[in-house]
Amino acid sequence: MKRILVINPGSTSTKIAVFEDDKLIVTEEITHSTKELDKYEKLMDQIDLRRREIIDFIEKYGYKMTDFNAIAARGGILPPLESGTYKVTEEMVDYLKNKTKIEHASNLAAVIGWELSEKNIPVFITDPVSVDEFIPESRISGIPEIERKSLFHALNMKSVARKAAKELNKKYEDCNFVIAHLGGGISVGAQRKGKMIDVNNANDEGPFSPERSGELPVGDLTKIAFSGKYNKRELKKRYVGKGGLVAYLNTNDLRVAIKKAEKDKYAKLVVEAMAYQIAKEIGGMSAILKGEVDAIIITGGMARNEKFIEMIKQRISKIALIMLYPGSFEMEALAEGALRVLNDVEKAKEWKL
Ligand SMILES: Nc1ncnc2c1ncn2[C@@H]1O[C@H](COP(=O)(O)OP(=O)(O)OP(=O)(O)O)[C@@H](O)[C@H]1O
Ligand SMILES: CCCC(=O)O
Repeated sequence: MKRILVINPGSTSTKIAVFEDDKLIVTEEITHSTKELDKYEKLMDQIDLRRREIIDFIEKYGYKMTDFNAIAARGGILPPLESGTYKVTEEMVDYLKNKTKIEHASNLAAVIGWELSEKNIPVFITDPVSVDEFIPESRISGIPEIERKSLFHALNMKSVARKAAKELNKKYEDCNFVIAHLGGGISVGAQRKGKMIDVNNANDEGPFSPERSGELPVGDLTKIAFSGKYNKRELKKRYVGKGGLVAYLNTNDLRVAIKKAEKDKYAKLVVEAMAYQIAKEIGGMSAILKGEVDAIIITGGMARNEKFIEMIKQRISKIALIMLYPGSFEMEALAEGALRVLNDVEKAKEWKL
């Protein structure tokens, strides 16, 4: 039996779990309000808080680090790379801590995993945020000096795509899916024959989300950028962290927003607009697949809310079959990725800068 500690810091939560082989033994999700995380200027300033939570979890359930055969950590924003499981190395940790250009909660996972392992147990990441399977036309933005980037919830989206293919009795590599991950951030992608050939960069494109603005009108954004009202860091925070529901309704929690919407017309409009933008992105990704869509898969924390999903469904139900995988399957996908390597089913990929 292989025991695996899984750690997954997200933008609004830290998820921790212990698996014995593919069996989930115990899991916890610690949620973080925007106010709580606001105290930290830089993402890496959150290391102590998030590491403490993991240590408390391990102690609470009576484990020691030496009880684990491996740590499976969510992968962060590394340079574009192929899908798979990678061994965490000192070089990777240094890249995520000091060199990566984009702050993203998942950058913390391998760094904390590496520290906790004290080099005594292997640490792996699987399907990091920067998995890149774009076709050439997906990279074109509109001006040559800006290239579109593949940054998305690769781990969960690939995991639910495998589940959906199984449910449809088809091979994963034979399916065409539009996949919408609706979490703190939102990724909507077109997966053709197992490859995510286009996806909105969940940090700065696509629909607005609980705490991100999504894409913005460039002219107006330029005006704001040069207004003197924000420095670079503050402006970035405005569209990733303090955008979307947070900006309009002062909450990153869809449940709170929906509750507000029951009484407040403005809140209702904002929640409906988020559903509208998601549906619009799904329609766009269906066109990329030339309408040959085996299913539209909807997943992530917000997929747990029937009312909200209904708002999206009414706009897309004519396109293709809709398959719902509410919540996130990232924890089991991380455990499975590590397990495949520990059981010699797959060799861990070596990461090099
Ligand atoms: N039962 C529920 N009903 C409605 N909304 C929910 C429910 N559970 C979670 N959510 C919403 O889902 C969003 C968070 O989703 P999720 O937990 O997938 O995000 P995350 O892991 O923090 O971030 P990300 O998915 O971007 O990495 C929040 O807006 C939260 O309020
Ligand atoms: C940047 C893509 C993934 C995420 O937002 O969590």
